[in-house]
Amino acid sequence: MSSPTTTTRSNTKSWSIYGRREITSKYDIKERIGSGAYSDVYRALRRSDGFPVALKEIHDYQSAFREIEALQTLHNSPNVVVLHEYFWREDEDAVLVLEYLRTDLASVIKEAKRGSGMSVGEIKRWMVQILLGVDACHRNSIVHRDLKPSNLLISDDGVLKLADFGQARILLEPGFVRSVDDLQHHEQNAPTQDNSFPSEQPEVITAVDDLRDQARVNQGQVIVNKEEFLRDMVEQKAKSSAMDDLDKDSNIHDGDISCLATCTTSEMEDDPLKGSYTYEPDGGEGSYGPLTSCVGTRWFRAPELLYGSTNYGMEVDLWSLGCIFAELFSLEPMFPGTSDIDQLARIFNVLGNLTEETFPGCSKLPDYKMISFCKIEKPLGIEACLPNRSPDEILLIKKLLCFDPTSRATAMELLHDKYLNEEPLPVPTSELRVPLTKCAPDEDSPGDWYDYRETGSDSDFDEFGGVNVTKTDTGFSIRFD
Ligand SMILES: Nc1ncnc2c1ncn2[C@@H]1O[C@H](COP(=O)(O)OP(=O)(O)OP(=O)(O)O)[C@@H](O)[C@H]1O
Repeated sequence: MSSPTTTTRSNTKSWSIYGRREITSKYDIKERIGSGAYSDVYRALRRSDGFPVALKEIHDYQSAFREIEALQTLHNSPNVVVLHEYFWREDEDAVLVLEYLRTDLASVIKEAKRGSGMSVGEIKRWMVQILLGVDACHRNSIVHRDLKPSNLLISDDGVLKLADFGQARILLEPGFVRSVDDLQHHEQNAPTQDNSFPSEQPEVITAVDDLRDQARVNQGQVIVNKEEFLRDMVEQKAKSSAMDDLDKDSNIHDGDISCLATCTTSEMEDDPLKGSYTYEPDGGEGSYGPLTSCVGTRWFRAPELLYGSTNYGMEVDLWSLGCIFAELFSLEPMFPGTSDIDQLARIFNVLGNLTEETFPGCSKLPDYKMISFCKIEKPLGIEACLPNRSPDEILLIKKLLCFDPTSRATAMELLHDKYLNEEPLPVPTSELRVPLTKCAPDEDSPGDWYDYRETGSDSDFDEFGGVNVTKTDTGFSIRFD
């Protein structure tokens, strides 16, 4: 999702890649194929042999740092996009040379919805590939934090790969991840490393050290020294905090305040469910842990994040998986929230209220006391969102979409799940139907109000019978009766 602020930033920067001789001498840059909150992505051909690549120019220091760190760590994982090399010089954006993947799961879902449908065998093969990618991340203590169909890229021969690790973090211990402050602290004792691009999968800590100690390198040349690197990092952090006020959805800075706490007054005023909750702006605890809750795209964001948790773990990815898998079954987004509060309301409408019984400890979440929802007497249940799906399929989603993060099934557990290992079995990858193009990014931007409106007429939410959508000056209003 690009905000006006970030679009301007992207447009200003997007020409810079053409002026970088170290890149243009090696790659013939073709058209721009995408742009995200922090990046512009170009298709390019390697001059030596015409090999296609994607050049991802990342305009945000921290995102670049995180993406390289994660992709280096996951270097040998078949279901993670390959980072071939990267260029990063002082005063320039990082440019990552990635394997080129023509389409993504959002496009597959869109195509299926247009009429071709998706067989159970196909759904299972997509699931298995996603689970293998997520399992690789979690085994390496990496939490992706932005899993969604458009970040699951697909090759022409049907291989699905996790991409966009700009929000990824390496967990140090359950519930905690390395923050910029940690990096600064560790920096003092870390040994200097060789500067070449790693050819083998590094240890998790080595990968972090690679980035921190080498500062940015390419072709064996140290480009930024440690002091400059740390100074930049501190400046970046300061800039980032200021930007949080402008665009809470697209700026991710660990240690900052939670999502609900950053909702503007006007957002609260405009919230369609204003009548069904009460909001206490000064509520909640004053101290936030080392992680930001403002990660991921809203539709796929776990309830603990929506309530401002700052010491969450890999389970946030498992909630996102539940939303993605449900979308594979229904071809509709599971919880297409229009604001963080609307997001929570949609979840509660299906699963019931969040209470100490369903998630022990939830009342201690930073924003729990800031907002109270009306009691949902009769939650719709996941079954109502996935009509015509089998009990085993419903059960699979229930294993992921549970309030208590510790109850969510892990990627490895799901890979062994009965559902994925019984008839009809996953089809071979070669039999998957892969669209030849990617749907335009703006068509697939979770959170955009028109997305919900467009899918509204045949949405599963119609089945609920109790959703009233009214267009307003600022967007639309939803009320659950
Ligand atoms: N390896 C690749 N091959 C082909 N297209 C790619 C590749 N990597 C990214 N893209 C496309 O470029 C666009 C932006 O990429 P990406 O999502 O990684 O950037 P971002 O700035 O982190 O985005 P977001 O704002 O969605 O988080 C997307 O449309 C994506 O499909």
